[in-house]
Amino acid sequence: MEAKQLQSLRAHSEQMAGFVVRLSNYYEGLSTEIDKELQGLRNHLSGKIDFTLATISMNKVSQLIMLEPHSVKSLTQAWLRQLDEDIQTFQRLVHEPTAKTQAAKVSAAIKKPVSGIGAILPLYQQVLTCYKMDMGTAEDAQPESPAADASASKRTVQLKQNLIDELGQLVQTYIRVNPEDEYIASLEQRLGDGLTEEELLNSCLILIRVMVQETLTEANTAGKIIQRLNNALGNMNGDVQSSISKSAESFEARQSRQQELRSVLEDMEDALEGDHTVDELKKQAQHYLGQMANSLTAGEEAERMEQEGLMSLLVSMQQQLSSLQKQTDSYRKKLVEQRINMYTDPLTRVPNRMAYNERANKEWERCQAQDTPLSIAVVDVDHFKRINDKYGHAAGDKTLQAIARHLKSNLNSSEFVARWGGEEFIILLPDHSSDKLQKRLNELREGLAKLPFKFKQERLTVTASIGGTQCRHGEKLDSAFERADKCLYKAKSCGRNQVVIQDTE
Ligand SMILES: Nc1nc2c(ncn2[C@@H]2O[C@H](COP(=O)(O)OP(=O)(O)OP(=O)(O)O)[C@@H](O)[C@H]2O)c(=O)[nH]1
Repeated sequence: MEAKQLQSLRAHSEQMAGFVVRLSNYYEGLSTEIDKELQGLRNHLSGKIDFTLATISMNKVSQLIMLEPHSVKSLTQAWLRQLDEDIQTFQRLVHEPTAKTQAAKVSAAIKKPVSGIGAILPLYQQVLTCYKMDMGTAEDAQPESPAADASASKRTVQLKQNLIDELGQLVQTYIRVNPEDEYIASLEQRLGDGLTEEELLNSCLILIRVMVQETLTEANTAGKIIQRLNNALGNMNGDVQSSISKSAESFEARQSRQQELRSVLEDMEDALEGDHTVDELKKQAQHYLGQMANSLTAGEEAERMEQEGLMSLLVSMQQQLSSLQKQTDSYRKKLVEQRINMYTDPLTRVPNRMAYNERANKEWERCQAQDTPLSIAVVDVDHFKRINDKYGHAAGDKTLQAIARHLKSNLNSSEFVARWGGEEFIILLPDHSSDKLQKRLNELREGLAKLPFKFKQERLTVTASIGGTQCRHGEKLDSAFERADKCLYKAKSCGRNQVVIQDTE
């Protein structure tokens, strides 16, 4: 072969080898068999070229490519179809306006013709961004309006936190009622560790099932008590009815005995009027007196039996009444206990959020009617997580209990404290001017900072930050709460262990 031909052949085989390298890079990952064969082909075409083996490899690659069910085109179309389905499902499920607009845009983009497989990836990213926006985790989402997205995301995170807090309170309540229930105990543990949306949803569902079960059991118990009450009343009614008819019978028997006595006396009178000897009179008198004595004895016996019947009726009624009283007493106690538990935070034994909601609504209505202001304060323990992390969850629990005790015992009768959730407490205070409110909340804060804590032989000062405000006339309580919460945030960011209040004006 001439040198020129040889050079041209080498140039062609190098070009082909380069082409095979690019082709295998492009196809890499589609099928392991094709990858392997392309690797072999590359080897045969590099270094000392072996055309015989290269030809065999090329035939194999070509066969494998023919057998491969996925062409790049069919894969692209399948992915596009899947993406389209995903975004449509998302559009059906989501209600948040920003996420909806974004989803509509992505849906339109998917429907446009796609130039190649590389164009799919950005579409995937856009769909993912939509999902993230809705889940409130759009750290790298780039929606049209970042401000709207940030607020939607904040709302979702807040909603999730509220759900976790509420769930935590319910779990605590059910742990008290069902200390044996392992699932509820494990749920408490997992709540502390943090839950994903799916776990949160599942936990809510399971707890709802537990609650429905409890309610049914309760309804069943109440039904049984009412049934027993009804039966006992039915029995008593029967007893009273039979006693009334027995009384009527005895009345008739008494009447007939009196009639009998009267007729004996009349017979006696008749007998005395006749012409009789003393012996005859004596005999007749004995006869009539005997009749009277019999009648009186029968009367006494009937009255005794009547008395006994009445007594045993009264005793049985008394027994039924006292057994009923016992049953209803224990049920009433149980109901009272349940009601207390329902409104009490199980860990700190101060009122819970449900109790707060009821009390706050009542106070708010009263203040609106009397046109007197109402103040609201949110107390949040500072760096509470550090206590948990350093001394353990049990130490954290004890801290919360001591703080709750302190707040409860230092409030006066017109003030009200409840555990809002986590390490947060909420206080309702009656009419206070701004200065007075600040002074009062500072007293509570200073008192808290003086509480002597000792964990693992270490003395510890625990402080709290407080945000407070007055509820404006006509304003909804929630708005006042949000303002107090903002003040709390300010107190935290200004260094903690302080009170920040916001005037009504
Ligand atoms: N031991 C215990 N910890 C709880 C309870 N409820 C919530 N926590 C914990 O309270 C901690 C609150 O932490 P953060 O919200 O970061 O607040 P923080 O550490 O107090 O920090 P600042 O509020 O910023 O001062 C979390 O670690 C929760 O797990 C509870 O009932 N018991």
